[in-house]
Amino acid sequence: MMTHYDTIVIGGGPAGLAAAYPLKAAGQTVLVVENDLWGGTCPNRGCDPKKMLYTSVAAQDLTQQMQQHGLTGLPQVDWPALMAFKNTYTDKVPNNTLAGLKATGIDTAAGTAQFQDERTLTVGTTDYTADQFVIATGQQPALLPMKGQQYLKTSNDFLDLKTLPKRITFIGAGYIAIELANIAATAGAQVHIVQHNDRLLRQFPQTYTQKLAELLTQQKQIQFDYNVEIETITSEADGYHLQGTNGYQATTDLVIDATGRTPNVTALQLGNAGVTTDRHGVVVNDHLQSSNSRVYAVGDVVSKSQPKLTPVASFEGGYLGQLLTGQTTATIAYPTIPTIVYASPKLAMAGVSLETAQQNPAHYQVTTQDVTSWFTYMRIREPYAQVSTITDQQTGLLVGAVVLSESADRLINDFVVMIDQKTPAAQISKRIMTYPTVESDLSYFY
Ligand SMILES: Cc1cc2nc3c(=O)[nH]c(=O)nc-3n(C[C@H](O)[C@H](O)[C@H](O)COP(=O)(O)OP(=O)(O)OC[C@H]3O[C@@H](n4cnc5c(N)ncnc54)[C@H](O)[C@@H]3O)c2cc1C
Ligand SMILES: NC(=O)c1ccc[n+]([C@@H]2O[C@H](COP(=O)([O-])OP(=O)(O)OC[C@H]3O[C@@H](n4cnc5c(N)ncnc54)[C@H](O)[C@@H]3O)[C@@H](O)[C@H]2O)c1
Repeated sequence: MMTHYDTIVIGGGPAGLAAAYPLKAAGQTVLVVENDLWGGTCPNRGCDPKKMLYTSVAAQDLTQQMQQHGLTGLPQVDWPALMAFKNTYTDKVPNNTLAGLKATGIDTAAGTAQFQDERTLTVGTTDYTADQFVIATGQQPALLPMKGQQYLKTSNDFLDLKTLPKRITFIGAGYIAIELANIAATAGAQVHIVQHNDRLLRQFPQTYTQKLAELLTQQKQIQFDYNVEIETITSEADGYHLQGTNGYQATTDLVIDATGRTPNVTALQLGNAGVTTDRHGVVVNDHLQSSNSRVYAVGDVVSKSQPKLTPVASFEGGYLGQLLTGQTTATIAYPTIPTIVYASPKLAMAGVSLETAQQNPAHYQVTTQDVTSWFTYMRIREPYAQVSTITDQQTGLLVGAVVLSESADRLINDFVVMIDQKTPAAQISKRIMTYPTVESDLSYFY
């Protein structure tokens, strides 16, 4: 059995896999270590299963909007059947991922990796050495330290619920809480979101998040309980009793802690390898290299300002694949990174933030349009749609955008291409796009 490798990758998620394949393709010997589900968070208990459940949301939203306008009768979500459909995909992910690695000649080890010293990693009872290591261990849900913590469930549990409880409370109002709350409410649950301050989705502009909260309350009857810290949970005959600050009391059937995620660094014993971490993860330089020059980190486990998302993790893994095989020596340069919340409607943004633009009117022009009455949006009776574009005052080029709409996923991707390719407005109006589509509207935005 081989115990020395050119590179050992710790974590078999999007980041680790994106690094492992190019390293192998360039002729390195590579070992990937995984202690749970091969494929990692995104395909097993993140983006992909979430988006499969969201399919039912999108179908129901459209049908609801078209009631009395050509459609009658609302489809009901059959939760067990929807879960079974999701499982047809997720059940195969670990084996398919493992088979893909093996087929390429990448070695694999199942177990928790732990550093003994700067060059030795133990998995189970085996010691491995390597010329370089890539830490790609991702994050896990954080659990609030409170009386009754044992009753808290996480997004992992939600994405595996056999039946949908009648009443669900989410603690936190970030990406996970909003997306899963919307799915649960659409499927028929009574949903509360309890937030310790009065802001949801703090990364997004407040005018947009307030509008989204308003729509989720109107359309999905989701109740937002702001400025409440949950302090205790007790299990009683009629459900879980929540008690919080400001005299808050509620009874519910399921409590999902969605107050953030913490980097998976503890089990690695990084102190033994001289790798520095902070509370956001492994500290790296702009070559993704840690304080130990042989150890690199990619993906969600990295302490960084970029959003912790799958395409970002894959981009970093791909960059490292090039760096560690001598195909580049450049520092990592991220393209524009779009982010999106899959709610009803979707909320997306990219590039220069609205806040930055509004604070620098000499540099940026902000154009905000209520597009609800535009053909693209009225055709499907969207309740509300709004788009902000941010252009550079000097060049007139698009540098940022925010979109609240059911088509936000498509429009933001179009904007990202325009931002990165520095496409002048005049060029957009010269293109012929299929009509009527989100893309055929592009020339009207600036
Ligand atoms: C509910 C949810 C929904 C999401 N939706 C989206 C979305 O719509 N779009 C999007 O872009 N992103 C989404 N994300 C984020 C996305 O899942 C992550 O950004 C992505 O998975 C990060 O990839 P990674 O490889 O860095 O980490 P991970 O995918 O977490 O993989 C890390 C792997 O390392 C393993 N590991 C950890 N410690 C050890 C150890 N000591 N030894 C061996 N193995 C170890 C873990 O088991 C895991 O398999 C979502 C996340 C969640 C939780
Ligand atoms: N669509 C997507 O791309 C997507 C979807 C889901 C998750 N993700 C990724 O997963 C990460 C984690 O998501 P998340 O929603 O867990 O984290 P988050 O950081 O987005 O949200 C955490 C929320 O919990 C709140 N909070 C913190 N402490 C609290 C407390 N004591 N009481 C009540 N509320 C409290 C925060 O104010 C915030 O609203 C995201 O940052 C993102 O990187 C992405």
